[in-house]
Amino acid sequence: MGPTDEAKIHSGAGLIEARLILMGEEAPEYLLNSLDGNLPVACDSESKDYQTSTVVDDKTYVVEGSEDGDESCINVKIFDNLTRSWLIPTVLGIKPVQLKGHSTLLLSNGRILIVKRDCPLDDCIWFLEVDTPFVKDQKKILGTEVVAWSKGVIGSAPKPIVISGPSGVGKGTLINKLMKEFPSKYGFSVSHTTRAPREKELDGVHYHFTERSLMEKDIRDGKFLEFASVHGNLYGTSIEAVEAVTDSGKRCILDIDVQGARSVRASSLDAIFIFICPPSFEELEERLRARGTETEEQVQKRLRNARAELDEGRSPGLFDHILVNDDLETCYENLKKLLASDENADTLYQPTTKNLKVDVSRMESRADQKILLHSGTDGTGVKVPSLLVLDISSLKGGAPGRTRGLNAYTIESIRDGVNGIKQL
Ligand SMILES: Nc1ncnc2c1ncn2[C@@H]1O[C@H](COP(=O)(O)OP(=O)(O)OP(=O)(O)O)[C@@H](O)[C@H]1O
Ligand SMILES: Nc1nc2c(ncn2[C@@H]2O[C@H](COP(=O)(O)O)[C@@H](O)[C@H]2O)c(=O)[nH]1
Repeated sequence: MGPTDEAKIHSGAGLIEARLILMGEEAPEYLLNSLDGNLPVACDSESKDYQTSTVVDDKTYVVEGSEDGDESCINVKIFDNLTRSWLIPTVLGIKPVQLKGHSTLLLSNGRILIVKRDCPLDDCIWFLEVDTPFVKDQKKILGTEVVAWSKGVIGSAPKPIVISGPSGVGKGTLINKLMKEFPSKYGFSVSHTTRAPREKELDGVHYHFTERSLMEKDIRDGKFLEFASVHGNLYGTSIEAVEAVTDSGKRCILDIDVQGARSVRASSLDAIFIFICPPSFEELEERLRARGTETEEQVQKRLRNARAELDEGRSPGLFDHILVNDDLETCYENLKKLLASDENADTLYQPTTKNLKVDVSRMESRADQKILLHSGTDGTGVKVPSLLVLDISSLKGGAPGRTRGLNAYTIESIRDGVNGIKQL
C-alpha cells in the first residue's frame, strides 16, 4: 500500500455541503473536480484565491491562500463532517508565504504535503501536520484543534547540540571556545529573553532582548520551539533561531536550561543532549559570585534552582552525555571528542543544486514513499523536465521546525545514463 492508500480518505458530498454552508453559494467547479480523486488541486485563477480540501477521517482540512498585492497569506480551516461545523485551529510553526497556488496530497503519517506552484524547489515543499505525535500532544496541551506547518528541506543536516547545566557551571565559556575554534562549523542559537542585558551583552548576538508581552504573543503564535521561566525571567528558543543556523549548514548549539532541554527532547528536533556538571556545589557558588553579573539576591535564587537542576540533569533518559567541568581545558577537550564521535553517526546528504523551479500540475504517490510531481520547469528556462520524484522515505524532524531528509530527482535523465536518475 502507498502513502495515500493507507490513509482513510473520503471525497464527495460532505465536502460540497461544507463549502455551501461556508460560502452560501454553489460549490465552484475546481472544488467539484477535486472530489473525484485523492489529489485535490485547486486554483481559482480569476480571484487569485487558492483553495484545497483534504479529508482525513471525519475532518476536512481546507487550506486557503490568497494574494493581496505583493502580500500573500495562507489559512487553514477544519470542517467537522460529524457535527457539520467549522473549527478554527491553533496554527503552529512558520507558514509558507508568497503563494501563487498550491497542490495537496494526503500522506499516511498524519501529514498533508503541500507543494507551492511556480516556485523554486528549495521553497516549494511544505507539510501541514494534522495528526502527527507533535500535533496530538499540542491538542492535549492547548485543548483546541491544532495544525502545524513545517518546511520540507532537500538533504539532511547536522544534528543540533543542546547544552544544559546550572547557572555558572561554564556552559557559555565552553560554547564560546567551540565557536572561536570552529567558526564555520558551529553556530549559536540566539535565544529570546525578558531579562535585562548585562554589560557587554549585545541584542541579537547574545540574546534577543525582548518584552514579556511580545514574547508571549510570539509563543502563542507558535514561533517557539521551547520556552521556560528561568530564575524569574522568560527565556525561549525560536524555531527560526535553530533553523537559520541549520539552514546555513552549521551545527546549531543551544544553551538552555533543563526545562527547555526536556521540551526539546519531547519535540521533533533530533538533537544530542549534553549536561554540564560542576565539580562541587561550592565551586559552582564561587564561579557564579566571581562572575559578578548578578546581585546577591539573584545569586541565591540561581543557587537554589541549581540544586534541583543538578538532580534533574542526572535523571535517566534526558541527557545523552554528562561532562564535569572541573579543569576548563580538560572539559573542553572532552566536549570536542564527544562531538567528533557523534558527527559521523549520520551521513550527510546535501543536494548539488536547488535551481529547479517546480510548477506542479499533478501529484501521484507511489508505494515506496516516492511522490511523482508532474511538470517541473527549469528556473533558467533551459530545460523542462516533465517528472520530478520526491522521495519522502527518510524524513527527519518536522513541525514546528523543518522537515528534513527529502530527496528529489528528475526522471528525464533515464535516457542520459548514470543509474537512470539525476539527483538534485
Ligand atoms: N572550569 C572552570 N574553572 C573555573 N572557572 C570557570 C570554569 N568554567 C567557567 N568558569 C568561569 O565561571 C563563570 C561562569 O561561567 P559561564 O558564564 O560560562 O557559566 P554559564 O553556565 O554559561 O552560566 P549561565 O547559565 O548563568 O549563563 C565565568 O566567570 C567563567 O569564566
Ligand atoms: N529554556 C531556556 N533556557 C535558556 C534559554 N537561553 C538561556 N537559557 C538558560 O537560562 C539560564 C540563565 O541564563 P543567563 O544568560 O541569564 O545567565 C541558563 O541556564 C541558560 O542556559 C532558552 O532559550 N530557553
